[in-house]
Amino acid sequence: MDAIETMPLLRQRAVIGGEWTGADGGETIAVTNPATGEVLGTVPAMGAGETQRAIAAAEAAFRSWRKRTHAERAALLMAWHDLMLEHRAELAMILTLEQGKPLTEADGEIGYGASFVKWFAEEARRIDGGLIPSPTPDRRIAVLKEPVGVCGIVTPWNFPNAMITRKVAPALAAGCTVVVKPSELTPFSALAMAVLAEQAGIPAGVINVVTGLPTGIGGELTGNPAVRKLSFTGSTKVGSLLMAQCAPTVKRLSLELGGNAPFIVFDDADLDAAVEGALISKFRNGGQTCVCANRILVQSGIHDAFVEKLSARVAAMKVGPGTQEGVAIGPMINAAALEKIVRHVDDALAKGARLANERAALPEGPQYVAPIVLTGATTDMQLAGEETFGPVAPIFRFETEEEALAIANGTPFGLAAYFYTRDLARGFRVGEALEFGMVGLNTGLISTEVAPFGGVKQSGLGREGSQLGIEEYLETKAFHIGGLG
Ligand SMILES: NC(=O)C1=CN([C@@H]2O[C@H](COP(=O)(O)OP(=O)(O)OC[C@H]3O[C@@H](n4cnc5c(N)ncnc54)[C@H](O)[C@@H]3O)[C@@H](O)[C@H]2O)C=CC1
Ligand SMILES: O=C(O)[C@H](O)CS(=O)(=O)O
Repeated sequence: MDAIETMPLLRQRAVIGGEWTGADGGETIAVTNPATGEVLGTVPAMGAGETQRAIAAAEAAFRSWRKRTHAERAALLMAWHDLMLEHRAELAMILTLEQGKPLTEADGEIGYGASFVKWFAEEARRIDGGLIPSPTPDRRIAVLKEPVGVCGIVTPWNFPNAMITRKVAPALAAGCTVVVKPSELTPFSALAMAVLAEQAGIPAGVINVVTGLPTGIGGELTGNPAVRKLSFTGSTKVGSLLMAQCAPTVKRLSLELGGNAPFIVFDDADLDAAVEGALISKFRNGGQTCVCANRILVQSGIHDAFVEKLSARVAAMKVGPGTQEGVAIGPMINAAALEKIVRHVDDALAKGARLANERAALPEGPQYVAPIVLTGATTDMQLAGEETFGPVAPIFRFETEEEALAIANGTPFGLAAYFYTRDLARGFRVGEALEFGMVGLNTGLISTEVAPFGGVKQSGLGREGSQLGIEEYLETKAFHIGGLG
């Protein structure tokens, strides 16, 4: 049964200082099911005033939360992790209903999201500084690692669970408190996580979630001096806007922004492995991930065999609601996303690209699109310069390694890149030459909590996950103790 209102973790109110509350004026915004267009429920349409109160609540909670021992914070994070897994099925259903991805992928995202909570519960106990040998006998110099303070967290709709935990878990582990603004398209996942945090015993005010249209909330999160850090995941356009809004109060920044991933297949690649890698990298979440292969570059010797195999697999993909068994491609998140995908495909076809597979039959519903492979893609097409964020696999044919690298690096983005070759020397040469924050050699999947996630150039600042992720929420203090002569 899809009825979200029957789910115990569903909340149609935001949470500030432990109080579940509506907007001051009572206004709400509707949250729709992308598979049907029906309204699932509503959340408060909050703005600057409510956000100000949430920041104040986070500030008040910070004073005691930072004094908890690392072990206490680790234990509370593990309790949160355990509750996530206990409620995995419900969290996954809420996610699929509001975001659209197939339930199997939503279940995978809950496990992925929980892995960040466990990882940073463990990292919490390894936050330490050091003692530097003093240049003079009368002093000692200690290096202290301290929490940044109140953090503003702004997250996108495409991974409404994991993008919350990838930020909130390291923040809490470091001793920070947070004000979270989830995407207005997918707020229920964040609110459900706040319910579980409360049940885990995480004190009121440590995690605050405000919902509503972005500019009012964002203006307060970026302008209020009590917020010492902003962590954002979303488009480069919005990320650079928020960066500018944070400048007057010199906030710490973590930005996970847009991508334009190349996926390069050399003649000597393992053909079946390359096809599998392209399928997972391109079509995960219907192509709506920032690390999706956006341009597939195939060397001429393997081109036709690769296109034939990939097209056959794509033509067999089932399109439908994420709650339906066997669905590979769910609905796109909204009409704007669909419009961009159609615009990219129409532009490519007008410029000489050709459809390489039969389009799948589409079910009833407002935002479905058939997954397709396009051959004859060229760099003058819109889909070469912008991430399509949809199930469209454009194939660019190339002759030489130099040509492939020039195309791959020919973008202002630098998030993820992938390539397939069995030549070890080429593996190192190309891996080191690609200008991206994350590179996959003979794999299309690079998302794990143990590895640093992030981009270079206009794909962002900082790293999430791994041992680096917690540093984003820590300050380093040099503590000089004199008079010891
Ligand atoms: N690098 C990464 O890890 C990721 C990057 N992205 C990128 O984000 C885009 C798709 O995600 P979207 O949610 O559509 O991105 P978006 O940038 O439109 O929205 C992301 C978040 O920012 C908020 N927002 C929008 N305007 C704002 C403003 N003026 N002030 C404060 N908050 C504001 C939205 O409400 C949402 O919560 C794609 O470009 C994708 O590549 C998305 C997910 C992950
Ligand atoms: O929001 C995204 O696109 C995620 O960062 C993708 S991933 O972490 O699942 O790779």
